[in-house]
Amino acid sequence: MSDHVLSLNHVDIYQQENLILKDVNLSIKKGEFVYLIGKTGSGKSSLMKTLYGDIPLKKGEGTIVEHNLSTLKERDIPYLRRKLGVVFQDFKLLTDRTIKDNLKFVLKATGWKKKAEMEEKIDQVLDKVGMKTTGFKYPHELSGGEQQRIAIARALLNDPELIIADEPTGNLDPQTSVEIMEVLQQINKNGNTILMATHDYALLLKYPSKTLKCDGGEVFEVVQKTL
Ligand SMILES: Nc1ncnc2c1ncn2[C@@H]1O[C@H](COP(=O)(O)OP(=O)(O)OP(=O)(O)O)[C@@H](O)[C@H]1O
Repeated sequence: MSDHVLSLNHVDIYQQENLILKDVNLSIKKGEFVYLIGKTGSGKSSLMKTLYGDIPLKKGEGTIVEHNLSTLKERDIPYLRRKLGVVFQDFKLLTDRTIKDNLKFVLKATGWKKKAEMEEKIDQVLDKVGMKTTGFKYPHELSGGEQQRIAIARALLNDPELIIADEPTGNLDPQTSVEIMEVLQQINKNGNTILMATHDYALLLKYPSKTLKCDGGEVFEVVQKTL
């Protein structure tokens, strides 16, 4: 079996009819932590949306967690998403229910049935993000950083083969961003593969790792000193 969780070969990324990124070639191996950088509008979100099936792949070859993106059907998307953990800038928690119920909602939607197993899994992911005692709270009772920790816990529920984080620190102050980064680093050390879009250069310098850049309609790898 391949040790790659993602590979794109000669892929073009579109928004509607507009070509956003041309001839994208990249791969991510199991266990890697990869940054995706680039200025606003350079195509980071478009690339990520293509990876989780929100934008269809029209040209080129793409494989992600054993799914072929070129032949991906609407009905395959829930199965693809189950193997991915997606984290957004704006957390996207359900505001009308507690943290535990947010997590339970995802488990039920992805086929979990046994109450005790769900409880155990929820405790486990909350523990991983340092939020074990907050399960009974509502999202609005938590700070932005705490809400993002919960969103990361939610992404971990189905033991994803790849975590896709689109600007996870974009709404957070610098100190809280570092705390969220520490959580992501810890998760990566425990074996999770992570692709993270950011334009926070301070984080890149503090936590150097493989970096891909979107610029001028292309994606290429950069080394730290030429960022
Ligand atoms: N739904 C859409 N329909 C058409 N064009 C879009 C859509 N969303 C984004 N675009 C365009 O696609 C290009 C890339 O946007 P994208 O959101 O991928 O960039 P980004 O690098 O993620 O930016 P940011 O850092 O601001 O999130 C931009 O020119 C944008 O205007």
